[in-house]
Amino acid sequence: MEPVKVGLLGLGTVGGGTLTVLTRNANEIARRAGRGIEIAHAAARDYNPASIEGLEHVGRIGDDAFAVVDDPEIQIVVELIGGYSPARELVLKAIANGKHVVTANKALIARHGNEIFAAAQARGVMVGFEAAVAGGIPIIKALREGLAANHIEWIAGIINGTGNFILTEMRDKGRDFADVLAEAQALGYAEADPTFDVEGIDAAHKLTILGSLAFGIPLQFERCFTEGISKIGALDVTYAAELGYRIKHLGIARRSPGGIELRVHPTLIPERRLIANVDGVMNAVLVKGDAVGPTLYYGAGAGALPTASAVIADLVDVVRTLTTDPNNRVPHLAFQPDELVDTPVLRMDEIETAYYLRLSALDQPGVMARIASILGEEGISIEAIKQKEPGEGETHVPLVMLTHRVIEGRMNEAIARIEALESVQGAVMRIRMESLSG
Ligand SMILES: NC(=O)C1=CN([C@@H]2O[C@H](COP(=O)(O)OP(=O)(O)OC[C@H]3O[C@@H](n4cnc5c(N)ncnc54)[C@H](O)[C@@H]3O)[C@@H](O)[C@H]2O)C=CC1
Ligand SMILES: N[C@@H](CC=O)C(=O)O
Ligand code: NA
Repeated sequence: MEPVKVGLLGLGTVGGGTLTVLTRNANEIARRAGRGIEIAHAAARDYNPASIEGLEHVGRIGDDAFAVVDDPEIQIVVELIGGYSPARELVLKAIANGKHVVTANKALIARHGNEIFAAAQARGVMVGFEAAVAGGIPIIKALREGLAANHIEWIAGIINGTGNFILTEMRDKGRDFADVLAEAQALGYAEADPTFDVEGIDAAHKLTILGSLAFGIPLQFERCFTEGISKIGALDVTYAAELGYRIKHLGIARRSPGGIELRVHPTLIPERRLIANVDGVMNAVLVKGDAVGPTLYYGAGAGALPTASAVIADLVDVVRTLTTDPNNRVPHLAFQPDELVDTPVLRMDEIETAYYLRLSALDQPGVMARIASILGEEGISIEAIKQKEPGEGETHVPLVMLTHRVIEGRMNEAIARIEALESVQGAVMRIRMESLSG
């Protein structure tokens, strides 16, 4: 059988990696797919020919991405340029032209996925996006197919490789934030705008996608609570370790009585949990299903070849099912499109969690009791408290507390009252805590 003709948009980290893996494993990939996969037409604004293995097998290379999506010879378009625009226009044009699409672009899917999937459904084509969440880990396949029997209760994941790499290097080697970020960029892990990694936007894109796959709700990126890692200091990492915890940047999607939680923030987790020991660029996603119990998926969350692994898995899926009746294909968001529900996504102040609090308080009798009584009045019970030694000649001491679970709105009230005390200096540092058990 003739090879399938594929168009490739973007020849950067992931585009280059995709060509490399398609070249190295061409034979095995064809044996799995049932026919060869040929990159017949590629487009990139710029690329480094010397760094890409397999470039010689590409039929035609230009710089006009629209020429690829309009090329009548192309059956599948692989979008690896990133960003919202022109990626959205290119993908919609490819679909309108009757081509299947594979993309690694989580920003695009989280923001425009509802529109893209509806267009694909109407035109009878597939959109694969395995590489968009947790790089090489086949988490989308796991949720959509492997766990299809389950009522999913919650998901908690380390889903940004750059952020995890930064936190790990800072903790283990005492390296400077900016220095580690520069290395992540050089390794091709970071987004074009690295604030997407550091401020949690990339993780929120991915969590939005996971939440829809798990709970059968439309994609709602704008409702995902997002807090990054830029405020985490060495002090908090040390205090958390003394208390038996690690700080990880987690994306959490959970069913709770009032609705769905979708939140990305630094989180204290017990150090004995497997996920607490996922370091560097590695990602991990814990999924709790009612039938299967907790399951954990681990692997490289970024980088050329691991991400290419997911892109090509989607290509193989599309090639295998090219002739399938569109109504009998696996639905894009795991649930049939007319079976999505409008369960509300909760605001952060409606969500219940436990907390680590760190503040700087005057080293005088009665101060601690006053803080404890404010927490008590707000219905917040303290699980542990640690007062550190004051530095030489210092009037204030660091105070660290772990609390039981409470609605965030109550914690906001308590923190405002504590910060208003004359005996408390500066802002209260708050990091949310999760036990991730059961
Ligand atoms: N780098 C990684 O480890 C991972 C990246 N991704 C996603 O994969 C996508 C690609 O990321 P990278 O390969 O890292 O980006 P990159 O910046 O290394 O490469 C982008 C490529 O697209 C080309 N390009 C950009 N705009 C273009 C346009 N308008 N027309 C034609 N070519 C254009 C660039 O010239 C370059 O060749 C992004 O959506 C990213 O979020 C997903 C998982 C992991
Ligand atoms: N910038 C992202 C790339 C993969 O999705 C990350 O660091 O995880
Ligand atoms: Na993946």
